[in-house]
Amino acid sequence: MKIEDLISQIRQKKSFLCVGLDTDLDKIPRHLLEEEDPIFAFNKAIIDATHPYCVAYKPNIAFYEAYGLNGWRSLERTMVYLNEKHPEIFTIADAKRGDIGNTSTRYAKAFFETMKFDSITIAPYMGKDSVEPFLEFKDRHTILLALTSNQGAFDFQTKNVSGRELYKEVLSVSKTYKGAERLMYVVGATKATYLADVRKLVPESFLLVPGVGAQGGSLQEVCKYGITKDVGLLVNSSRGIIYASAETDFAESAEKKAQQIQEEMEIELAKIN
Ligand SMILES: O=C(O)c1cc(=O)[nH]c(=O)n1[C@@H]1O[C@H](COP(=O)(O)O)[C@@H](O)[C@H]1O
Repeated sequence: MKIEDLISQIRQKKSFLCVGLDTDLDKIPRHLLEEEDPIFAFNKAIIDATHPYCVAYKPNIAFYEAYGLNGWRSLERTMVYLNEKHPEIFTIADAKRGDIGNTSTRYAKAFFETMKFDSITIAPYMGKDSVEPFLEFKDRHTILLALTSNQGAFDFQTKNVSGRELYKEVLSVSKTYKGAERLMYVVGATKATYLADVRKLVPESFLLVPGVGAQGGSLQEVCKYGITKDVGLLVNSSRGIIYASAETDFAESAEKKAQQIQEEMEIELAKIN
């Protein structure tokens, strides 16, 4: 998908919400376990209920890999459903990959060509030749981990490297990579105040911001420091939306939660227009 199409969808829906499909058989409503493919049945119901209020879906690959072949099949069915029913919606493979170039090329093929995702999350630790294979794919986007939402982010990401914090080094060095115009970055919502510094280095790049909802990040703080004239944000919530209820009304509850976040986003969007 082209960035212009993502921006126009954000403007139409007045939302920059990404719904995280972190689908866990221990958490989905019990009655769905009788379905032939409970993970897909759950995802389909969540997508049907929430799609008017979000512009992106982010299946976290761990939740599918955990169930082996069956999990991969559910993920594939989810992607086919999304791409057929809602081709305008941006898809993110939250896979956090990255390896030597020869191997990264295969990861890129797996997620961009075989699974037909619009984007993938990548760990930057192995550097340029581990990232550039992903950047070769036209209209696909590579989302580099910059400053993550978890406590462990302070172990390395905020440590000084050549006089500045490592996450700043990731932001500025990655801008020199071939195909850098296809880069986006992860910055956790729990670190919203850092967004002011992030924006000095990547004033226009799209940021994937997970950590509102279950991890306690604030949408308003994220917007205060991170929003751009073209929005430049995809704010993700997974558990806060998809597990809003564990009963038969789970899809309705997810819809209400997504709508509530969309309404908060609409207020933030009004401030930049
Ligand atoms: O790359 C991510 O999406 C990600 C980066 C990060 O810094 N923090 C983070 O929580 N995530 C992912 O975002 C989702 C957050 O889920 P909830 O906390 O349930 O909203 C999970 O799939 C995480 O793996």
